[in-house]
Amino acid sequence: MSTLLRDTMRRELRARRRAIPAPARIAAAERLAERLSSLPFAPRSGHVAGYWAMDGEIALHVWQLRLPKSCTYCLPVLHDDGRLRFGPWRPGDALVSNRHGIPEPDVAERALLTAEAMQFVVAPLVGFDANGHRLGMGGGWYDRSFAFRRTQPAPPWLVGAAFAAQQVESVMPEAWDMPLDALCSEADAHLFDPAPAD
Ligand SMILES: Nc1nc2c(c(=O)[nH]1)N(C=O)[C@@H](CNc1ccc(C(=O)N[C@@H](CCC(=O)O)C(=O)O)cc1)CN2
Ligand SMILES: Nc1ncnc2c1ncn2[C@@H]1O[C@H](COP(=O)(O)OP(=O)(O)OP(=O)(O)O)[C@@H](O)[C@H]1O
Repeated sequence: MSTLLRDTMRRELRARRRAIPAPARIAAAERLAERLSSLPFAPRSGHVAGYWAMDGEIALHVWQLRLPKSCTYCLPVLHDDGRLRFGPWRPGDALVSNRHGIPEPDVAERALLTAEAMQFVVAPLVGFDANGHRLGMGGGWYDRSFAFRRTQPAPPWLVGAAFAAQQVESVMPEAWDMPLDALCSEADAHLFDPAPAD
């Protein structure tokens, strides 16, 4: 029903995200890293998912470089079954472009991890609201991959990352939207209650 409105909101928010000037972006990546590392459930070990920032998304490189040594940083990989996999990636490791031109780790299928195997996931987003709802790129990738978190407690902890400018009054949430445990921007960290189990 609200598909048209959500698409209009996506266009407007993506333009807003891209318009943020470089010096503000650099400072924001630093602030974001501090907020992510200060979360009560910040990872101390295990597999941790980030993303390869594109289209003006807030960058995760500062956070990635400061992760505890016992964490394995991973990037999302599109899989034929419609759910994300996660591939370990360190600076210098080989990458390949996916169908949207986003770099993914160039690793064998058997090296990929499922959503369930992650300890902590930072999800990219186009927009968010004060109730912890997330508007993504529209592919439903994160929603499908982490649907199990509606009936299952963390881990994985699900944390949205965004510029504060990406906050809207309401993203007009849909029943399938992934529940966020927290939202970090350069300005704030918001913690949300777990989604009620059905
Ligand atoms: N950095 C990053 N990685 C990510 C996501 C994301 O939002 N950000 N995703 C979150 O789910 C997944 C990819 N999902 C995507 C869904 C739609 C489009 C898209 O519509 N892109 C173009 C069209 C160009 C094309 O598809 O070739 C666009 O900009 O309009 C891109 C990525 C996994 N990796
Ligand atoms: N748990 C699910 N099971 C089946 N289909 C789903 C599920 N979650 C989302 N979808 C499908 O994905 C489509 C896109 O959803 P939506 O517009 O909310 O994506 P998004 O959250 O913006 O994207 P992304 O998660 O990739 O960033 C929906 O139209 C819906 O049909």
